[in-house]
Amino acid sequence: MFDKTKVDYSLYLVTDSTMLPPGTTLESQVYAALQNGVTLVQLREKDTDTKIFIQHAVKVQKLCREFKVPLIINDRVDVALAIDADGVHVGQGDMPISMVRKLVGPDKIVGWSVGYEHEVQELAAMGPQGVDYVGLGMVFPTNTKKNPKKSPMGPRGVSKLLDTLQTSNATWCRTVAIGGLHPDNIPRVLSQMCSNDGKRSVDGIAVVSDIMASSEAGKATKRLRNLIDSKNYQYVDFVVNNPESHSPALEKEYIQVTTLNSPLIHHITNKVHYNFGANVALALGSSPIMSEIESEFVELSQVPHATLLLNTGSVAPLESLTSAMRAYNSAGRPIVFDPVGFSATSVRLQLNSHLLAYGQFACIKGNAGEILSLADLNTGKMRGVDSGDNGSNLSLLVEATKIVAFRYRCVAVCTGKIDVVADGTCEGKFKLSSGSPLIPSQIPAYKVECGDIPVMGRITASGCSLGTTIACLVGGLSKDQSLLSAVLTAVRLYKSAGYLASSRCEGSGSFQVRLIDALDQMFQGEDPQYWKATLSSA
Ligand SMILES: Nc1ncnc2c1ncn2[C@@H]1O[C@H](COP(=O)(O)OP(=O)(O)OP(=O)(O)O)[C@@H](O)[C@H]1O
Ligand SMILES: Cc1ncsc1CCO
Ligand SMILES: [Mg+2]
Repeated sequence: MFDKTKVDYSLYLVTDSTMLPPGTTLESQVYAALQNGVTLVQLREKDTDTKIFIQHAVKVQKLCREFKVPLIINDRVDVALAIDADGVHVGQGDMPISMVRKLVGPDKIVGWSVGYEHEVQELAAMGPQGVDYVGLGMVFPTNTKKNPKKSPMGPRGVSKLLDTLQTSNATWCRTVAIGGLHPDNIPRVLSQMCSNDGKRSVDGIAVVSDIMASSEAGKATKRLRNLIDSKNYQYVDFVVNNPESHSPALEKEYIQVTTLNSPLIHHITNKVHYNFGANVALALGSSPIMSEIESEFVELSQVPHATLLLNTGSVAPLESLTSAMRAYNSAGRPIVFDPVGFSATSVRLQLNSHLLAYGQFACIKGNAGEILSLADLNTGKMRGVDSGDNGSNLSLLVEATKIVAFRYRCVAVCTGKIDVVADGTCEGKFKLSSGSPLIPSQIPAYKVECGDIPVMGRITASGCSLGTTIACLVGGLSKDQSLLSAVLTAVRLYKSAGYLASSRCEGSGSFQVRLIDALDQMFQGEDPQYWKATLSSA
């Protein structure tokens, strides 16, 4: 008798024989998957006659027993009972959990598909005698479900459900994420799906097509297995974030590296920022290219040191933004995201949320209003694209910046009189089930300041150009260098240049020109130890 509390959910295969490639059978695919590290199998064969279904179930069960992997039957409680399977999985429209449990008894695994918080609360109320595990989803759109009743929730939606499980103390209930999960998105979604307290992540992922539709199901499984086992769910190479090692000497080195590598800074940005951003990139030894030509995105992303600045200020079509994001994510090249006016209107909220669900960013930069909204801490509705009242208390902004950094596993920057930087990458460390080694409040955060420079907030696109500055420093990085230090260097450089420019300008018009002069001058020669802005722990 197997112990259902010890089941390994890490790689869960759900079958679908409608997608088998030529020359394979349901059984041959399951066998290849079992040989290469699948830990749980669910027989899900919709529209199959009972007799055929049972024939498959018996064969698959034999294979699973050989590998000591539990077999779960989808929907058909009768079939599960008839063949003495290890468990059943039901959806919201299937037999109620209490009846399923009554039929299968206490020792079998009962799984439930869950998509909404109230469903999680319902299972929490049933207690450990109800549901053993949940399938959370769907994460992304898939072709597997003909008429999906739910819309994709993205990693953020899964995180909310994990959070509800955590806050309702459903500790016994295990979780797998399901829907559109493939090798190119698994590492990042695994690291992003986490409860708010950082302590609960999914126990595994469920896949259908990546194995069932593969002409090399064994290899496909092995690939998934390796991704899950790597325990380092980071997508960019440079993540060695050692805050202690940050110093003016390192800033100097990073400037040299940027000069040497002259990164291509691909801007997809608002029209107000176009010229300003291009000139800032040039002042910082980088090559700007402003492009919304979708067909060249992949090529651009493959240029050495290419970096994408994705600014949603005045907006290119969503498809275009998404394909740029996909290109840079696939190439493993960094994206700096500036969600301008994040939730100022419902259109912006939808667009920015979509990008956050489908991409992974090295850095997310926003003003106080944007960062507070991203962290769900904004009380008042945002006004336009500017930062609004930034006099709000620093501790709230630090908290919000940490939440954004943690939630999206990036370095987050909140701008204003004092800039706040938080590193939520946790060096790529993340564990299935137990989440991150750090809880959000413990992640490192810093502040960069240089007194009050009101004119910085009085020219348009000054925040956008900080985005450009960050992209230049991040783009210059080589493997094994620190993302956090690159961002800190950029923020301190920009603030110091603002200070210098404000002492030289005659008003906000000449300030912009003076700011580019100052960036140019400081980047070319001035030793960072003389930069005026201070960096300290927040
Ligand atoms: N009062 C201030 N004192 C010092 N620096 C400031 C002040 N206000 C803004 N800044 C700096 O100006 C830049 C823009 O910050 P802000 O918060 O205004 O961004 P933003 O609203 O996104 O700008 P935009 O949308 O116009 O590009 C940042 O580098 C920030 O550090
Ligand atoms: C003014 C303005 N409108 C959309 S984007 C932008 C630049 C500052 O974000
Ligand atoms: Mg802005």
